[in-house]
Amino acid sequence: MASSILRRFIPRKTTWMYGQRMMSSTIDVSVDEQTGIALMKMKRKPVNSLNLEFLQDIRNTIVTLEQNKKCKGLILTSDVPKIFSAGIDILEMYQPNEERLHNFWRALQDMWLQLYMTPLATIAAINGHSPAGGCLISISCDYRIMAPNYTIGLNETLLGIVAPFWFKDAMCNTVGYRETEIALALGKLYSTDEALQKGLVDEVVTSEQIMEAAQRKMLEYVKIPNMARAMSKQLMRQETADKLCSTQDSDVQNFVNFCLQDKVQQSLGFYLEQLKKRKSK
Ligand SMILES: CCCCC/C=C\C/C=C\C=C\CC(=O)SCCNC(=O)CCNC(=O)[C@H](O)C(C)(C)COP(=O)(O)OP(=O)(O)OC[C@H]1O[C@@H](n2cnc3c(N)ncnc32)[C@H](O)[C@@H]1OP(=O)(O)O
Repeated sequence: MASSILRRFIPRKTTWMYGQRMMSSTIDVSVDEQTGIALMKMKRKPVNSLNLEFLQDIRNTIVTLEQNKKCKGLILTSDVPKIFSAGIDILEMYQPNEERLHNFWRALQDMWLQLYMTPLATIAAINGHSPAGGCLISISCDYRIMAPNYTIGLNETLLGIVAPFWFKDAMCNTVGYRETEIALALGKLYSTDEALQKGLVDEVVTSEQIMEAAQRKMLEYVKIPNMARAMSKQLMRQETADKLCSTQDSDVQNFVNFCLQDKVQQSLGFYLEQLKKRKSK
């Protein structure tokens, strides 16, 4: 059902399939053909940050699962302890090669469109911190379950950058306009409990229980007649996706122009330094 626009770009073939298992260097996927549920574990160490190749791998995996007639649902989680995803790999934006920067943003757009509009039912099992791009992946799923004592949110302003309009739209669709307005301005990272209270996540369970809870909820989703479930998702999301589909080229150009500004480069350099300093404390 994902529109033909979403299929314009053929993803890189870096994911290998062995029976019901698919593997790449950054993703581990298994499909239970009895239940129709796939489990995708992100494993790009140290923090599952999203670089060009990782984004292509994620999208490629979703496309492959969509083509598997037995697969109806996808649970997304992390294989890296305590971190779901640290969001965009800041090194893609800092002192970038301009051509790669274009390709990188395009890959992020394409991954998002694929995930946001996939006819598969999707559940994020958020078993670690989930800032910025990690939060985007989470809110693009149909349902979110989070483990305690982590953080999630669109913290872009803390890096001196701005969340793109489609991050903002996905957030607005999840927690509403006013909460998004506050969250974006302050670069707010919500604790698990706050996220539950604001509706940014749907359920909180312990890290030990999270996979079982995700499986249980997914069984509810895949029991619903597939086409009706997928079409109701399309009904809710198509308008938001179309907004980006119709402006993908200009969005890439805006991002590249924004990123290449001296002020933005300085902010990113400063933020990276802080990350390293924090580590040495
Ligand atoms: C008007 C037009 C507008 C157009 C739009 C313009 C711009 C929009 C642009 C971009 C949108 C961006 C969205 C994003 O996703 S930005 C990324 C935001 N991410 C973060 O802020 C997370 C930062 N990381 C952390 O907070 C912690 O690392 C974390 C809590 C995830 C984990 O902590 P932990 O203590 O376990 O690990 P660390 O020691 O901090 O990290 C290990 C290692 O990894 C490096 N690192 C961490 N995060 C990133 C990252 N996102 N990218 C690259 N590298 C990262 C960290 O520096 C350490 O490296 P090293 O010291 O071991 O070398």
